[in-house]
Amino acid sequence: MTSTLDAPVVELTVGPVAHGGHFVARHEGRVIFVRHGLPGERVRVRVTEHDDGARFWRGDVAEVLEASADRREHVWDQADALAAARAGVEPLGGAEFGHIDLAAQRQLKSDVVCEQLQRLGQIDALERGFAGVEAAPGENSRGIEWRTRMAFAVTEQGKLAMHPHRSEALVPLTNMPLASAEIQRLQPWAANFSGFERVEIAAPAGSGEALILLVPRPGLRGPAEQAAARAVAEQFSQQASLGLLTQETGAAADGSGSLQRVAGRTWLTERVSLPDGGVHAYRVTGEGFWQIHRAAPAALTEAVLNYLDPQPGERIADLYAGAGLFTVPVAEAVGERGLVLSIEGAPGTSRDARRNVHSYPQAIIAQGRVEKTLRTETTRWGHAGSAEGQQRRGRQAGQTGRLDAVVLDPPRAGAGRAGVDQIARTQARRIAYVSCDPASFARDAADFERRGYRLEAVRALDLYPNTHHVETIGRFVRV
Ligand SMILES: C[S@@+](CC[C@H](N)C(=O)[O-])C[C@H]1O[C@@H](n2cnc3c(N)ncnc32)[C@H](O)[C@@H]1O
Repeated sequence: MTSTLDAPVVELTVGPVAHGGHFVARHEGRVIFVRHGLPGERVRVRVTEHDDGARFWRGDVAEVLEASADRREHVWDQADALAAARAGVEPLGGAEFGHIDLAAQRQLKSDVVCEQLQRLGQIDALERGFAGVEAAPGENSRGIEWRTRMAFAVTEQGKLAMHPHRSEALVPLTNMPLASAEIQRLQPWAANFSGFERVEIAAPAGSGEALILLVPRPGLRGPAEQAAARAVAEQFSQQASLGLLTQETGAAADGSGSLQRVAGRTWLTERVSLPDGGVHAYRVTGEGFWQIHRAAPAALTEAVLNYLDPQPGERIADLYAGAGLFTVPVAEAVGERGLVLSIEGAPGTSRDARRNVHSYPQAIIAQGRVEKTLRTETTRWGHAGSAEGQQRRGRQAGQTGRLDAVVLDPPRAGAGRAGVDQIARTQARRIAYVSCDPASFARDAADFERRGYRLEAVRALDLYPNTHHVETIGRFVRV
């Protein structure tokens, strides 16, 4: 791969949007995946990857010769490819649609949802009632200040940094407009994080709480580590809790590392308004999973309950359940005569789920991979009930392993063939599928249709404004 600032520059017309935040263009018979453009624009492109034998090249728009009417001033100067080209630097990744009018961003994302469903699932989204990507409730007019969670790299000098797209280079941050007002108020880019290689910051929407997690550089141990953490804590006194996350591999939400308190608490309280008007408080440990967009927890809960339609007495599984965001309202809907089986893989996040649903005897929390745990848990009911279920609700014993409905919200890779197979085996009549990747959603949708389900309705929410990402929600019914 070649990636240099003195890359060759070619002039071309930008073509249609492709999945992944690129636009397809052609130059002298070769496909170039172009970022930071818009369909129909005449542009000069800095070709950042141009190996002779490659099937396609990649490039960033460096100059616009004929602009689209959908182009606007970029929301974040450090991610603005045009400003970066003028300054002779690379734009930061993470806001690759920041130069596009918000309504036009949503139209592009709608095109991607339709194209992926058609190409990977042979499904016509419009025929299934898809009405285009919807704005998140309460959307800011520029699509900024929505991220309640941020992860940063740190420079040798201790400054928060991020990477340009497909680059290991570290660029110190001067601001980050997608971060929520609560995170921006902390001004973390002005602080010094010497001694640490990664910093994660979470701040619940509308609350005074914030939690900063510090991941030490290799070799920083014992008193030196404690002193470095205290030096950071002093810069945020009273403004944020602080924890030290020591982790060899994996993502923070795996719960595979150890979280040590430095100042304040090691968890946050996230409050979500439920459709019935109530508010539920969820405890989320520093390294545990929680939705990123400030409006996502309430908006997704509403969408899931609408598609899932849980009824009193029903047996429902919440798969890839995180800290129990959907488990709680589903448990309320099925009531004590019903049952919710909540499966989450990451031990730390599953512990959060256990705490968050402890007052609902109808909820069973199982920690493990969905592909295996769904089968073992439901098979046990066919015999004597799960250990936990038996203990908490002896009457479940002797029931078969069938479910009435399933909600699943897998990571970007989707449920995959193994996950779809296990879910289909439960013979659930209704499935609500929440997905953060239209490609894996389309592939899994095709698998569900092969296993006797039909995608009856599909929506998409713009929970990642100014990026190419989009959240898709599908309702499948057994036919
Ligand atoms: C997109 S999150 C959804 C969490 C939750 N539904 C929510 O909205 O807060 C996906 C979750 O799936 C978990 N996960 C990933 N792969 C898994 C697997 N194979 N089995 C069980 N859980 C898994 C992750 O740890 C993460 O908590």
